[in-house]
Amino acid sequence: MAVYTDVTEEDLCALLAAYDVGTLLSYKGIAEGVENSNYLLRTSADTFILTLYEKRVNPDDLPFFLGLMDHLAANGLTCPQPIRRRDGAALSTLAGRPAALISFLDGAWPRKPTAAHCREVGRALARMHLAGEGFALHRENALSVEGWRPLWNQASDRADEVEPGLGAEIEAELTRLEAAWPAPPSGDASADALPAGIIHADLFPDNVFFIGERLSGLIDFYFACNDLLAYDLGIALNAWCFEADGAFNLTKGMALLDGYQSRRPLTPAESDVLPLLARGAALRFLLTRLYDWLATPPGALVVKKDPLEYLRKLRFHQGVQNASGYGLRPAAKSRQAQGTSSS
Ligand SMILES: Nc1ncnc2c1ncn2[C@@H]1O[C@H](COP(=O)(O)OP(=O)(O)OP(=O)(O)O)[C@@H](O)[C@H]1O
Ligand SMILES: N[C@@H](CCO)C(=O)O
Repeated sequence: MAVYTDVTEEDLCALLAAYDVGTLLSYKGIAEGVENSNYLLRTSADTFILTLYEKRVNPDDLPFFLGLMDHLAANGLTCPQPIRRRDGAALSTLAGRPAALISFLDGAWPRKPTAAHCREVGRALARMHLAGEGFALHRENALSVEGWRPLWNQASDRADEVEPGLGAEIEAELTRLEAAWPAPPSGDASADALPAGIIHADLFPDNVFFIGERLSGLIDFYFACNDLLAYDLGIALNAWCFEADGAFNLTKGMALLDGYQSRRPLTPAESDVLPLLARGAALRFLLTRLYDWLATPPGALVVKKDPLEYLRKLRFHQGVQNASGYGLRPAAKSRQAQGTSSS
């Protein structure tokens, strides 16, 4: 579960007094998630989420995350929004942690994603990339290629405890990706420049809510940053399009990419680089999961995520020659197949 920090009813009532949100009726910790502590709050006015920001969130980044939610919502994306205090601030302090009260989003994340879900996710991801345009704040991706080796250095000694040979395999892959990774976005507008902007960077099924097969919104923007837009697609392909037995599901890949391209067609340069970016995305989650796997003490109240799931995904990407291996087809064709316009 992810409730690292306990809060008392007394502290909570004192906190809510700073907001115009009615009085507390009930609250409970939310077991899901691994990063932050989340509480579901019912007040006489509405339902809210209270998030206390934990270890991996740098407090200096909070204005970016909270401002981004406001910006995306103002530009038509359905996502939670920070509730302002009476003094206008979005951030509070509770139990010694930075904390924010966030609007509650209806829906539930899909436990068994279908191709229809994947198509909706592709659309929503493109919408988010477009809605992010014009956001004034900037945040480097701390978990892009430059961040991988420092993470690896903290886990490499013990990697073979998780699987014999894992250390050598990661070292070789990291070295290859460091050499091949595209240069950081430069603002260059040439045809082969890769489009960059605001990315979600963690668009896993547990961060996308649906009501039936209709997507009701995206949550958890706490890894969002500025990076290559197609890298976000690489992350989403990893998170949504593999089956439990480790096989890549081409139908889901096609649906996700068609959905994306119905709103934002990929450039030829993005299509070319997608296998590399998907491969890097697999290594990124392999490394963070491996680090957490080794660093989380036994008995900690959090469900550890399996690093080896991402080793299997990484090996799949190593064999993908071009983006058609994920189901990518020319934007016009994918639109015809969907029989939709860009609505
Ligand atoms: N705005 C919201 N509306 C409704 N439920 C929410 C909202 N924000 C969070 N939740 C609930 O809390 C859970 C955990 O939230 P979130 O994914 O933000 O936590 P996290 O610890 O940052 O997780 P992750 O491991 O995905 O990074 C979600 O799965 C969802 O059930
Ligand atoms: N989505 C991440 C955990 C949250 O950072 C993972 O599945 O490894």
